[in-house]
Parts: sequence; C-alpha cells; structure tokens
Amino acid sequence: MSEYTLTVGLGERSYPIFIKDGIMETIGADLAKRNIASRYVVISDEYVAKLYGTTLMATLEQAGITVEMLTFPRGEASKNLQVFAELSSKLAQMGVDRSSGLIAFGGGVTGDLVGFLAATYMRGIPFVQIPTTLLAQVDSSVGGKTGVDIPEGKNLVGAFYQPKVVYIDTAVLTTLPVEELLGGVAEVIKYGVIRDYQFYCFLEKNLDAILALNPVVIQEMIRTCCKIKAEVVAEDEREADLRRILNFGHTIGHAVEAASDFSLIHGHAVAIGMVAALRLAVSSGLCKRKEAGRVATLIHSFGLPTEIPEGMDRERIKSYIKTDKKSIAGSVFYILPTTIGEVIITNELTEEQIDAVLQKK
Ligand SMILES: NC(=O)c1ccc[n+]([C@@H]2O[C@H](COP(=O)([O-])OP(=O)(O)OC[C@H]3O[C@@H](n4cnc5c(N)ncnc54)[C@H](O)[C@@H]3O)[C@@H](O)[C@H]2O)c1
Ligand SMILES: O=C(O)C(=O)C[C@@H](O)[C@H](O)[C@H](O)COP(=O)(O)O
Ligand SMILES: [Zn+2]
Repeated sequence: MSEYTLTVGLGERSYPIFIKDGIMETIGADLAKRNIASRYVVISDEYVAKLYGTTLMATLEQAGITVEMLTFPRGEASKNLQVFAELSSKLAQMGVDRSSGLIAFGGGVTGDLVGFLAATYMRGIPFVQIPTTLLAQVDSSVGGKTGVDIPEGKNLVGAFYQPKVVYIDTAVLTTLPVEELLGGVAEVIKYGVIRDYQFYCFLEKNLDAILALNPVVIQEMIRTCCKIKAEVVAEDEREADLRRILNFGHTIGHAVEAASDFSLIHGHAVAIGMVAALRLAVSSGLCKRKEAGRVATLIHSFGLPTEIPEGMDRERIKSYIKTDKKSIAGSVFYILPTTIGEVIITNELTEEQIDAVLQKK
C-alpha cells in the first residue's frame, strides 16, 4: 500500500501531512520525536473516542507521551461558543499550560473547534490534526481555518491557525456512515471543478471504486485533494484572494446549511450550493449548460442532493447569504466555474439571478 507525505509551505509555519492506511499505530512514535509539546490533550467527539480512542491513547502512551483525553457530544451542534467555553475551562482546570499541545481527533467539527481552542487558549498553544472523516482528511484538517458557528451564521467566529502536523489514516474511513462519506465526496468534487480537470475525470471514472472505498483510489484521491489545498493555502493563507476558490459552493451552501438549522450535513449543503453556483454560471453566460450539467450529474450519481429542500424558507437563505465572509461592503461574491477545472470570483450577479436559483424546483 502506498503512503504519501506532503508539505504545506508556509515558511516557519510549514507542516507535513502524512497519508497512510494504518498510520494510527505509529503516530505516537512519530509525534514523540517532534518536540511540539511536553504533554498533550486529545479532544474528540464521544463517538470517535468510543471507536478509536483506546487505539490512539495506546500508541501515544507507548511512545512515552503524557496524554489525557476530553470529549464532547458529536455533531455540528457542538461547534459553538458554549462547548468552546466548557472545553477551555476544563483545560484550565487540568493545568494545561503553554508547553502543552492539543490533538484534534475526529471530523471537521472537532478540527474546527479544537483548532480554535488551540488558537486562543493562553493566546495560542500548538495543535495536531488527526482527521477521521473523509471531509476532514481532504479539507478541514489542512489550511488552518478554525472556528465555531453562532446563531447568525456558519464559522462567524474563528481564527487562521495552522496545525503542526496532520496524520491521515485512511483505514478509519471503513466505519464512516455512507452519508458522511458523501459529505466528503462533495468537497472532493469541488477540487476537481475549481482547479483540476484531470482529477475531475478521475472522479467520474472511479465513482464505484470511491464508494467501495478501494484503498488505492481513496489514497490517490486524498493525496490530490490535500496537494491542491496545500498549494492554494501556501499562496494565500488568509483568503485575501486565491483561497476564495476553496469556497466554491459555500456561499449558498452555508446559507442552506444554516437555514436547515444544521440538520443538513455540511458536504451535502455544499453539493446543493455547487449546483446553484453552476446554474448562476450558466445564467451569467460564463459556463456552457452542458458542462454545468455534467458536474450536476456527477454530484447526483454519487447520491448527493442537488436541490434546495422543498419548503425551506428562501428569505431565510437570502439573509444568511448576506453574512458570507467573502462579502465586501454588502456585496456578496460567488465562485463560478467557467469550465470544469477553472473558476472566477465575481460579485456581478443580479438579485433576479439569485432568486431564480433559489426558487428553482
Ligand atoms: N476548516 C476547514 O477548512 C473546513 C473545511 C470543510 C468543512 N469544515 C467544517 O467541517 C465540519 C463538517 O465536518 P465533518 O463532515 O467531518 O463532520 P463531523 O466532524 O460532525 O463528523 C461527522 C460524523 O462522523 C462521525 N465520525 C467521525 N469519524 C468517524 C469514523 N472514522 N467512523 C465513524 N464515524 C465517524 C462523527 O462522530 C460525526 O457524527 C463543518 O462544521 C464544516 O463547516 C471546515
Ligand atoms: O479552506 C478554505 O478556505 C475553505 O473555504 C474550505 C471550506 O470547505 C470550508 O467549509 C471552510 O470552513 C469554509 O470557510 P468559511 O470561511 O466560508 O467559513
Ligand atoms: Zn466546506
């Protein structure tokens, strides 16, 4: 089985990404050599802790690492300021200091929450990412976007704060429920559409292998996604310009996710948002209908949703769109494909165009 090492090149804040089937057992030995912290706290949602907590703690302890574990209830509902405050208090009560490090062990919710804790606890302590969902392995564990949701919108409080190292064990994907796997697939398709036509074709060709978790295909897929993300982040860490392309499908996707009161999985909302963005690209004359249709077909073929749920309050979606972080002086920016593999960033859309994609049945 192959294994890959990539680097996110950010000068003194550069870090490695290790991708390997079964890497979990050797994380302790590698981490012990890195001199990142004198002790660690693993933070995980309760479900991931139940599945894999014992294995991770064993590898860390066997390597002589002083480590404790904290958990929180699973799901997006935990990615908020209340859980953030509770975990902060627990760290303080445990005597966690500036020589300590955090380990984010779980999906994107865990990574975003624990990354934000690491960025802010005592004004910043080091942290490590061990992502366990496909979405976290291809996207959220890399690039340093951390944060929590507030009632007004997704990820509205947070920080750019990079991990010290990312360990990706593809073996843990075997226990992932299919709808969570698909959430990751949506972000995977995103990379093909924004940056890499060849990779997009690879996804079309390997649809069955991906759904069957073929290990060779999965590793190659994760490697390509992390490589694209690492390149984009290295060029524009704080989303001044290029990094906005990673937000393809998120302007409407995040709004739909929030309007569902987070009952929609993030990646599923992004799938709906990508199809909406493709329709906007067509109505703007930027993208051929046939190409947009090809992507919508792939999204649908994987089993992801393509339409805003019937009955969802369109005005509520529109009000969430206004809180998008890419907005400048009230003007909302969208990432629109011109062809598969290339996108542009534009705010030149009419209210009628937005209404049309929101109303479409
Ligand atoms: N920071 C970023 O760049 C970035 C990128 C994309 C998404 N995100 C954020 O990530 C979050 C979504 O992440 P997610 O989809 O991983 O959700 P999640 O963290 O809630 O995980 C999904 C579910 O899968 C379970 N799970 C995790 N690993 C498992 C495994 N190996 N086997 C079985 N079950 C497992 C979890 O307990 C949870 O119930 C959203 O909040 C989104 O905003 C952040
Ligand atoms: O890393 C990025 O940049 C992204 O936009 C990746 C997205 O998949 C992710 O959902 C991110 O959290 C969205 O960021 P936000 O700034 O729109 O909250
Ligand atoms: Zn996303």
